[in-house]
Amino acid sequence: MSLSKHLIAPSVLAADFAKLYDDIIMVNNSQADWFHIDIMDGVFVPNISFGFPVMQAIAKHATKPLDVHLMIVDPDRYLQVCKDSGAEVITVHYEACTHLHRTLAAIKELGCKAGVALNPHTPVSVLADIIQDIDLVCIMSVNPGFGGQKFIQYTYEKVRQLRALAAGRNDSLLIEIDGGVGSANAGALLAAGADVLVAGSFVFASEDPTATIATLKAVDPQVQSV
Ligand SMILES: O=C(CO)[C@H](O)[C@H](O)COP(=O)(O)O
Repeated sequence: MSLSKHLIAPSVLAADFAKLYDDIIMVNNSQADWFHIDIMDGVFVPNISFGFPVMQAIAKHATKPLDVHLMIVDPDRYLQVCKDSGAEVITVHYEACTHLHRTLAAIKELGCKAGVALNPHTPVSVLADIIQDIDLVCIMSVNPGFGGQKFIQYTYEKVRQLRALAAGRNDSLLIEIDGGVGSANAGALLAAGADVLVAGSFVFASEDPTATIATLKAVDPQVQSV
């Protein structure tokens, strides 16, 4: 039995949109903790996923929290609709926010958990003056925009650096990893200090997604699997 308290957030981006309802029910009935919802605008990232009407349809059937990753420019414009569409966690990109402190306060005022995502090229040190105001940091372990990409190895080091940065100032900070996550790197990510594992293609492209989620949930952080 795993002693880990980590969370698993299947990324709906990798679901079969033609049978989205079935995939939502699968996640509801699995050991997953959250739904990870990727909203893209074709500007901040070179892709467009789906928008708030689809998210509202997901929220109607989901029985677990929606963890929303806004890959959009000027996210302040969409915080209210994001909350109204069912978000419990709203994550904005550090690279997309001119006034990050103000944006995080606005998310919290809506009653949501406030997250910040960092692109692979952005060092965790940029969060030094604001770490106490963040509920979740999403470390992108691929360049955002597409599922199914190769995991960037330097992510382990960033997780360790972030845990050290938060120590004593935000010990309840959740560290989420997004991109290329699977059973080959999950144990080492948890050992480095990660709390939330987002997994898209590893879950939805597997033969038995429910069993794959259970496998990720059972990963032991002590096991260095890479
Ligand atoms: O944020 C994302 C893409 O920008 C996805 O959540 C992420 O890529 C997960 O997909 P996969 O597990 O297939 O890599």
